[in-house]
Amino acid sequence: MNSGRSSPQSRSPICSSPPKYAEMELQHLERIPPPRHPVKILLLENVHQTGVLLFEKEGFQVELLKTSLTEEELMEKIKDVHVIGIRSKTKITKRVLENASKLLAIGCFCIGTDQVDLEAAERLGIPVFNSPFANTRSVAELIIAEIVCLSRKLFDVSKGCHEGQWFKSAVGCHEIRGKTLGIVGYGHIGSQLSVLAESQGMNVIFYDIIPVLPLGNSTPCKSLEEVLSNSDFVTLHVPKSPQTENMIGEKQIKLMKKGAYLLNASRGTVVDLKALADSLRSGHLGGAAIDVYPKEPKANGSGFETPLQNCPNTILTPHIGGSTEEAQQMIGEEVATALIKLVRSGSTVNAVNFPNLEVPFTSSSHRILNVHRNVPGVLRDINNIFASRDTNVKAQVLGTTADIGYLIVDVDKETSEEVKEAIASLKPSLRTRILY
Ligand SMILES: NC(=O)C1=CN([C@@H]2O[C@H](COP(=O)(O)OP(=O)(O)OC[C@H]3O[C@@H](n4cnc5c(N)ncnc54)[C@H](O)[C@@H]3O)[C@@H](O)[C@H]2O)C=CC1
Ligand SMILES: O=C(O)CCC(=O)C(=O)O
Repeated sequence: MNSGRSSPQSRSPICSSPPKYAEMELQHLERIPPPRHPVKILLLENVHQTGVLLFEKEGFQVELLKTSLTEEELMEKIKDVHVIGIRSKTKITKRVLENASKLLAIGCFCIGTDQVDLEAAERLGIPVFNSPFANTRSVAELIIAEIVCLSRKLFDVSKGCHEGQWFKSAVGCHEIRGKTLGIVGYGHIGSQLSVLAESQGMNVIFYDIIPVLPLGNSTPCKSLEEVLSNSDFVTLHVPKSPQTENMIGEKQIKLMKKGAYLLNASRGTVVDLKALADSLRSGHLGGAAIDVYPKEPKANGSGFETPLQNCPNTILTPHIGGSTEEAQQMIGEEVATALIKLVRSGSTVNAVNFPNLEVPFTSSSHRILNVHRNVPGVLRDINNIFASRDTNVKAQVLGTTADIGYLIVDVDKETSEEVKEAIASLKPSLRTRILY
């Protein structure tokens, strides 16, 4: 059910019915009894329709909003929500999580998970899921397009034509063939881009903090500085982290060749935009393409300002690196599937902040889930609760991190609310749920 506060995205012809991957992944859930209580799903930031359809097929109550919510709004709204789905804009802070007593899981319908306080979520027993590479190709293709556009000053001459000008000139315009692309962060996106760039005849060099396999003829560099000073184009594909905060500032830009170009579709915290604007206006850099900003508006209409506005040969895009129908459909499918599996079977496979567990369903068993602080004796106390009620444990799987333990237990008798309460009231217990 949609809330009526926003209309769902129009359905593209390629995603009008639940897709194959989800069908395959979810088919084994058919034998599992339905959830004991209604499941409320809150989806923000216009999460793709594929996810909505999958949740609705499960009979979950879905509320879909077009925008993100502020911390205050979220603290109120999350109180009776079982699963929340967000993209990159919604910040799920410790304060929000502390108000989320019913929350079973968080789905980031994107790659980045930096918008969620992962540690707080883990300590409160809430697994977080994402889609680690469904939009990789979309970002890589955008960067290739922008490299050509920057090299031909395409946005400036096009703007001229729109305004009745005719800037026909070859000065400062180049082919990209034979030019050097420097990739900072050679992970999923960086390495995919490397392949695409080489197929355009570019030389690729890269820098990563971990040893990675160089694809094709690409060459690893020993330092960020080496990439900066040897590239015609520098593109950033690192995660948001304390190490990457302002990793490109005045000093680093000065190391770049005169007339070189900077592209950033990673996170807005990575580049000092004031320093970048100065270098574009002074003519040291030949152009830039920026998709992400330190402060991004909640939605269109809330205003957007950056020091880069009106800088020469500068492409500004509203965080659309992963915004293609293909990527959003795959993300919707992948993340919704993971969340449904968590709700229906307790599976935490691919959670980014949690032990990854999955236990196959067996008939005539009853399942209880427990997340607890990782201290000695919890398992003994839980098993004593079952033993004292003459309940046989048919399967038991425990996964731990330094802070928490996640336990899936299948027993031979239907678990009563009283047993659940006994487990939940053990001191280290964080979250306890009877599945069926
Ligand atoms: N603009 C958009 O719409 C999108 C933006 N992104 C952003 O792109 C980032 C990268 O995505 P993926 O390639 O999938 O991530 P990834 O995790 O596969 O790769 C990131 C790479 O950066 C490296 N790295 C980390 N810190 C570094 C440092 N200080 N210097 C050099 N290398 C460093 C890592 O070792 C890793 O190899 C994401 O974290 C996300 O923030 C992702 C998708 C869409
Ligand atoms: O499409 C989005 O909302 C965010 C894309 C992104 O930045 C990511 O996947 O990390």
